[in-house]
Amino acid sequence: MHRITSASAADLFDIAATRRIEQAAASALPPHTLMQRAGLAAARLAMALAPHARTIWIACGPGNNGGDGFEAAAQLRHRGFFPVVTFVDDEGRLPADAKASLQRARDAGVTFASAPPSSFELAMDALLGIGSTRPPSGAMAEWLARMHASASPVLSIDVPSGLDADTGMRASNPNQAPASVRATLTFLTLKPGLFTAQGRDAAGTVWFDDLGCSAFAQERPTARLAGAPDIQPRTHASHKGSYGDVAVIGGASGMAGAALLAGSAALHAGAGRVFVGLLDPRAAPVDTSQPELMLRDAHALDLAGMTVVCGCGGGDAVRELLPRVLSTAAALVLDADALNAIAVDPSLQAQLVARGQAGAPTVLTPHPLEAARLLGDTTGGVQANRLAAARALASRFGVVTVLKGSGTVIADAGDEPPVINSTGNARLATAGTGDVLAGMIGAALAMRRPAFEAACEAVWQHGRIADLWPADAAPLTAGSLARRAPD
Ligand SMILES: NC(=O)C1=CN([C@@H]2O[C@H](COP(=O)(O)OP(=O)(O)OC[C@H]3O[C@@H](n4cnc5c(N)ncnc54)[C@H](OP(=O)(O)O)[C@@H]3O)[C@@H](O)[C@H]2O)[C@@H](O)CC1
Ligand SMILES: Nc1ncnc2c1ncn2[C@@H]1O[C@H](COP(=O)(O)OP(=O)(O)O)[C@@H](O)[C@H]1O
Ligand SMILES: [K+]
Repeated sequence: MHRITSASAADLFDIAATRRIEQAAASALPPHTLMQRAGLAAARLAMALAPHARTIWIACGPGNNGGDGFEAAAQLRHRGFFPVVTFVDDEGRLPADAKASLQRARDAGVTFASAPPSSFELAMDALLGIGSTRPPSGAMAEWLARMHASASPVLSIDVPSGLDADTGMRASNPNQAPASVRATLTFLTLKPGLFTAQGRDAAGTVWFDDLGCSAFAQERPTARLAGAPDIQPRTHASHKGSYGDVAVIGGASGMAGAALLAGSAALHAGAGRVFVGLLDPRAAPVDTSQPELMLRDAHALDLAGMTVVCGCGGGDAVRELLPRVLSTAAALVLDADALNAIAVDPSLQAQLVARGQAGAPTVLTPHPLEAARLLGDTTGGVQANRLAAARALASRFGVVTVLKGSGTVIADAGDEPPVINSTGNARLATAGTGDVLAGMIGAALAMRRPAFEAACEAVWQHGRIADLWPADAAPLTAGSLARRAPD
């Protein structure tokens, strides 16, 4: 068993693949082995999370997830703890494995109750796992509300009940703020839904136990956690030309800040030279707080050989430059208003596809609404399956797509499984942080990193800065994020 951190690189498997792995493992092992291993692991983690617990409430559901809970209860009782089990259903419907574990819990002297204990030091959610088919209701919903409203830690078994393990969509209480420490111990495989959409809030800290079955995980991963990128050392005999030129195009009237933020981010991410081509004709000729940035009129910038970051604060004005940007930029990041312009213009879409076909490195960085416009979908439709939406955009245009939000998804047009980013937090929910990300990806492209790696590395670093933000520092702003340090 080990804890998954933002540094962890790991394969993720959807429910269908997990079921196949479970079947292969179960058929090679003596009956009941997997559930006994799962229950023992759950009991061990429960003891580590609440070593002095007097009462551990274990809520068990009607399937094998409930079976894991019964097994954990038996193991805890054998170790001198006092688990109280509530069970939602009639015993007759339990699958055979779960029934055997229920008997083991009874034989161990576990207390069964019809209602949750009035106080508990740890709650274990063993109601629903990967077999969840509909929103929890009745006693199940009441018990989930009860455990999540309590100040005691909640340990979810395999998957937080009601969370779709494939998509990270939660059936109910999607915006419920956690009242307590949350952890999830997941078995056999890591599931993508634990790491994106509502999954990160629902799961809390993720722990993984392969139940000794990693040899059976012979499946193509659905997605991956990329882990910490390697630091690329700089050779002594290098110069600014070695690290490439970035040209940011954006900053229409009243929105110069967005382009300046992207430029600042590219600079602080290590680009050799950064030009900012502003679309506002009345823009100042220099930003005295960032004199390293070379400000130009966007229309006058020579883009040949440049890595272009286009769209930050671009307004409608960016549209007329897009044909030239799409045909000339050596490498390209398309953000914000550039994406909005492309979404409504089939000729720009054709140019984008042509770039992809020509193998010109191109990265789209939509937030869910921008992705929805490009896909002709709704934001809800995009969020309902973020992996699928990112893959669809990548393959439609033949580009790398970065679908932003909690658990940013990075997808390539090829066969590579998408990456779910594991850094970042809601400190980033402030205006301009997306412009900063676009600039950071631009810098990585300018340094000749392949587009998919450039996007994964920059997204990871962007979130990492937010994760390391000192709790006692001023709130993160996009400007300080770009500079990588609090003011
Ligand atoms: N087999 C093993 O040895 C191992 C198994 N493992 C464990 O098994 C878990 C998967 O078990 P599972 O397939 O039985 O699914 P599970 O999530 O328990 O639920 C299915 C039941 O819930 C019901 N149900 C669904 N939604 C509902 C709702 N809203 N409200 C009420 N009921 C609802 C559904 O009923 P139905 O939809 O058919 O009416 C069905 O009865 C997995 O996540 C892991 O924890 C691992 O430890 C490895 C070893
Ligand atoms: N709650 C959150 N958790 C993790 N990352 C977040 C969260 N909210 C925002 N972000 C990140 O912050 C950035 C916001 O980008 P975007 O929505 O384009 O903002 P803006 O247009 O203001 O720059 C994205 O990288 C996104 O992934
Ligand atoms: K569960």
